[in-house]
Amino acid sequence: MSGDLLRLDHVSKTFTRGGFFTSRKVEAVKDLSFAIRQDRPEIFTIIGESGSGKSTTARMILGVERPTAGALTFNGLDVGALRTREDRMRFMHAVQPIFQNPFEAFNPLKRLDRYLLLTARRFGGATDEAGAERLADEALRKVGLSLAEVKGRFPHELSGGQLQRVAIARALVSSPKLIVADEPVSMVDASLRMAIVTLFKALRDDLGISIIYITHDLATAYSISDRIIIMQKGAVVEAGEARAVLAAPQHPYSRQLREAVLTPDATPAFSA
Ligand SMILES: Nc1ncnc2c1ncn2[C@@H]1O[C@H](COP(=O)(O)OP(=O)(O)OP(=O)(O)O)[C@@H](O)[C@H]1O
Repeated sequence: MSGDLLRLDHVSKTFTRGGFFTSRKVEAVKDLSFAIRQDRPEIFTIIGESGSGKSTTARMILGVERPTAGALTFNGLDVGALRTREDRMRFMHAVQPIFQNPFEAFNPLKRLDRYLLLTARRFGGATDEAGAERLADEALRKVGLSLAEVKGRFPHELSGGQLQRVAIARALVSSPKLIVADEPVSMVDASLRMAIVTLFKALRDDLGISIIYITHDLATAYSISDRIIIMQKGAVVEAGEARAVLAAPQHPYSRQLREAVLTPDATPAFSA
């Protein structure tokens, strides 16, 4: 349907593992369908245990893996078959990844401002150094930093939370429509997690960016998600408005997940 920013129609991904005689099929994602509308930016959360297919879904949305069945489109274009250089460039501008470990997202020997300035030139449309600096500074200010604070600094000089914010700023330089964030707070100190999660909300509300948020963390999911799907063994076992799903889970697996985040005094970590 036109009007969808991202659309997955019965998407499946099967991997074949092992040798010629011992090969075994792994159904990483089975028959997954959902859509995010262009005119309704949202935080769409995918929760599931390890191996449930979350990262495979993220990689298919980013165009790194191709579905073995079904259709995956971004703005109506088949993500697995972007034909022209122009389509590929447009896609790379519009869809940005944020990874789990910000220290792996940057070369430890490279100064952070170089990344932002390069991205501003390559993807942000800056034509000279002054323009690149302006764009980089604007992006850093959106995440609560500035170019002056980052200039000349190496990744290890920042905390995990600060570095993740720099990674988000780098993604923002190309004015994306969709951010795919795979466990973006799991390596971040618990005290800084909420700041990153709150930042995602601001990106949605102030910049109209939709976010696919992949997490194990029900507490952050509860506080930011608009919609949520819960995956188990490649399949969706529960889907809907986040508050409804998390407040009153129907599937035994989602109930189990909720039990797992009950605080020691048996009060849910979230309440309806
Ligand atoms: N390139 C691959 N080749 C073979 N099997 C794969 C490949 N990528 C993923 N798988 C398998 O697909 C299944 C889903 O993996 P995936 O990484 O998507 O799960 P996940 O929910 O993201 O897990 P985690 O939370 O541990 O990252 C797993 O059984 C995994 O071993």
